[in-house]
Amino acid sequence: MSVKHAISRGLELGRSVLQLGLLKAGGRFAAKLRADRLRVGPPARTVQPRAFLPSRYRYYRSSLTGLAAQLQSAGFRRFGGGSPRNRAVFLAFGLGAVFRKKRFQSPFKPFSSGYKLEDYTIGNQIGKGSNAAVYEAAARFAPQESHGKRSKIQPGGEEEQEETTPSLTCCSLHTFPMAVKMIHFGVLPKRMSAHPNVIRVYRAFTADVPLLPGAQEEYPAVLPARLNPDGLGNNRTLFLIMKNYPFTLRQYLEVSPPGRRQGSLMVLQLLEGVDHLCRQGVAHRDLKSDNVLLEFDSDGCPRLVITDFGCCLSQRDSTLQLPFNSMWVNRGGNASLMAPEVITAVPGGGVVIDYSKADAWAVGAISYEIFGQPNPFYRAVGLDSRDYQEAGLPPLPSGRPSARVAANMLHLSLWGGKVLANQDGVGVRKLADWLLCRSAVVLLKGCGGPGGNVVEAELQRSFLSNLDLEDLRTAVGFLLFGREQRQACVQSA
Ligand SMILES: Nc1ncnc2c1ncn2[C@@H]1O[C@H](COP(=O)(O)OP(=O)(O)OP(=O)(O)O)[C@@H](O)[C@H]1O
Repeated sequence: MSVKHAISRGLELGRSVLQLGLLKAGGRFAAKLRADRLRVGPPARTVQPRAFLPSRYRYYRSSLTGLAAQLQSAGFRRFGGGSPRNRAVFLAFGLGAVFRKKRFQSPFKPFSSGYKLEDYTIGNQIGKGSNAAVYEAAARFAPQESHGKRSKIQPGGEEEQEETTPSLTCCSLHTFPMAVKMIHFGVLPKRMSAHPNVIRVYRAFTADVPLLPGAQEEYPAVLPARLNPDGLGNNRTLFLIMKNYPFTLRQYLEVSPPGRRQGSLMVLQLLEGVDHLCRQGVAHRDLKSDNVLLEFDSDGCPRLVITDFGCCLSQRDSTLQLPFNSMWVNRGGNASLMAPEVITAVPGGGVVIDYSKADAWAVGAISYEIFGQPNPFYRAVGLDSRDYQEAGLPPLPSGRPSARVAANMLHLSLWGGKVLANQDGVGVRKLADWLLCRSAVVLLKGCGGPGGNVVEAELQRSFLSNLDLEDLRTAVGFLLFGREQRQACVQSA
């Protein structure tokens, strides 16, 4: 099988498994959460570090010497050095340490002020939800771009300057590079470490509610009596300052459905974002295409960020188990995209809702939209996560993968065609070979170099920094299982 064929096959497998596998077995998951740990391939006996590089990466060998030496001296010996499993475990650990060093950079230069509403020029309203109104904004102390020009972002990433009336894709991003979200109801979100696929809130502060454009018409009831005698709102409220994005995912998909590879990269970004949230002890609980924002990197690749944490569950111990002892406990946002174990939970003594895979379920549902189909849990299709039948979805492995495992599957599908090409299973030696090659490529390409695809580089860096051998093997198992299922279907047809 050619590499090209393997990659395209892997992509297809990964896409279908992800799209559906996250949803499959949701009903069973409600009753009993269990990870389906599939074992793959017997471990090989020995691995020669120098033999890791296949011929096409020989060119990189000299540049890898430093990394290889680091791996060998620091880890292989300490971990006993002998077994491929130990080497792969170390590789996972070592690469995590290497790739974690580079921090996600803020697109804005740090600024010391910005904690008062007066520090900003506020423009038009760009969105409104049930809890907040969002406006375009610019920092008063920052140099202003030429006024009157609007930036039209083209699908594919090209930017045009034009001076026409606003359209869906027209966001005055140059004049107003920020967005201010005025929250009517809500709490200050917990501090989290930055991630390229999670919205960054640059500033959060309270201020007196101002009379912004459209306030009297659009949200009169939540204005304070000072601004509307009939209003019931508080005099002060919370403001969040973020980057201004040109689209929500829903808006973008309406005008420009992505191709297969771009769609896979988009789902992968959502999974990486969700995996990061899980590690931080946060469940979003209201993931939907309106709560994902989108822009393009310099290469035209869409970058997705998860936003709107108004319904999130945030925990210190990262277990994401919520005691559900009363019907007054809030389960989260939009009921139609609630995972089965959340929506079917019945309150009672000792009952807990496990949110550790709830967002991954929502990503599974959103991925239908990304790949050009209606979301099966919205009214048009009408499945209900309380009682949908597995028979309504194509056959897939039982057990929902976590966001990490599902993200690994997509990484393998997008960049690991060779690993998956072998019909006899995937051993640890092969995985170790592949990981070292990936790390070489990512290290040598760097992140964000001129002309490089920043989104892809970030995704690969994120993958390498979150390596866990067991999760990776589980991902391989799911992909191989999917392949077997497909082959069985083809043969029986
Ligand atoms: N940083 C941003 N850049 C551009 N547009 C944004 C940004 N943040 C929010 N929006 C727009 O504002 C809309 C409402 O924002 P958001 O979803 O955060 O409000 P909400 O009241 O919390 O929503 P919900 O009704 O889902 O609770 C979004 O759907 C989007 O169109």
